[in-house]
Amino acid sequence: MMAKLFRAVIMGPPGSGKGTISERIAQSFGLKHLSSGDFLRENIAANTEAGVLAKTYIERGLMVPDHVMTRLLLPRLEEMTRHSWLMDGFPCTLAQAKALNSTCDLDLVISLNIPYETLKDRLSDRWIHPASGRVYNMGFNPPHVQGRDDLSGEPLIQHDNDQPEALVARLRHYKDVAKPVIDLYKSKGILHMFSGTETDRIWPYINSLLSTKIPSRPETDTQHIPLP
Ligand SMILES: Nc1nc2c(ncn2[C@@H]2O[C@H](COP(=O)(O)OP(=O)(O)OP(=O)(O)O)[C@@H](O)[C@H]2O)c(=O)[nH]1
Ligand SMILES: Nc1ncnc2c1ncn2[C@@H]1O[C@H](COP(=O)(O)OP(=O)(O)O)[C@@H](O)[C@H]1O
Repeated sequence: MMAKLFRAVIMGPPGSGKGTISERIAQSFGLKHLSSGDFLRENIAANTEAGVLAKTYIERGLMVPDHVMTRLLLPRLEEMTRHSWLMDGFPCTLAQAKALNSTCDLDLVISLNIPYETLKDRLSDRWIHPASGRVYNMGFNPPHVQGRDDLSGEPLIQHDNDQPEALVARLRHYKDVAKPVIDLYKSKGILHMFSGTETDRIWPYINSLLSTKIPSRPETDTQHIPLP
C-alpha cells in the first residue's frame, strides 16, 4: 500500500511509446494505468451518450471535443480517491489541462520527445488487437504468432491513421495543441521531458526518476535494466 497517492500524466505524439511506457510504470510502481483511448472505447462499446458522440469524431479521424472528454473522464478520476494513477492520452489540449487542474493536483508530467522518422517507422509497423487495445510492433514486440493476438488468438489490424500521410497531419496537430499544455506544466515545475529513439533506452531514466518519488515494487523492480 502506497503511503501517499501519486497522480501523473504521460504526454507525447502518436507512437511515442506512451502506452508501452505506461504499462511498465504500472507494473513497476503499482500505479493504475488509465488511457483516454480505452475510456472512449469502453464508452463506445457500452453505447453511453458520450460514447455515441465520441464515436462520430473518432470514425472521422478527429479529436473528440474537449467538453465531451472532460465530461467523460473527470468523474472517473474523481472516483479514484484511493488509487495512484498514471493518465495516458489526457489532457491533450490546454482546455483539458485546465479542467483537470480544477479536479486534482498532479505530482508529475512525463513528456516524450521522439523524432518524426522514428514515429513514422514505428506506426507503419504497429498492429493492434481492437478488442483489448493490446499493441504490437513487428520489430520491437512482435506477437508470438504473426498477425494474431497473444492472449485471444484473434486477428490483429492496422489503423489507417498510422500510415505516413495521415501521421504528418496528426503530428502537426499534436505539436500545435500540446505546446501550451507543456508550457503550463513547465511553469508549474512538474514537467520531465525524455528524448530518444528507443523505449528501452528511455525507460531506465523514467524508472530512476519515479524511484525517487514513489517506492517501487520489489518483486518486479529487478526485471528492468538498471541505469548505466
Ligand atoms: N521499434 C520500436 N518500436 C517501439 C518502441 N517503443 C514502442 N514501440 C512500438 O511503437 C508503437 C507505438 O507505441 P505505443 O506505446 O502504442 O505509443 P503511444 O504513444 O501510446 O501511441 P498512440 O496510442 O498512437 O498515442 C507500438 O507498435 C509499440 O510496440 C521502440 O523503442 N522501438
Ligand atoms: N484527450 C483526448 N482529446 C480528444 N480526443 C481524444 C483524446 N484521447 C483520445 N482521443 C480520441 O480517441 C482516439 C483514440 O485514442 P488512442 O487510443 O489514444 O489512439 P491514437 O491517439 O493512436 O488514435 C484518438 O484518435 C482521438 O480521436
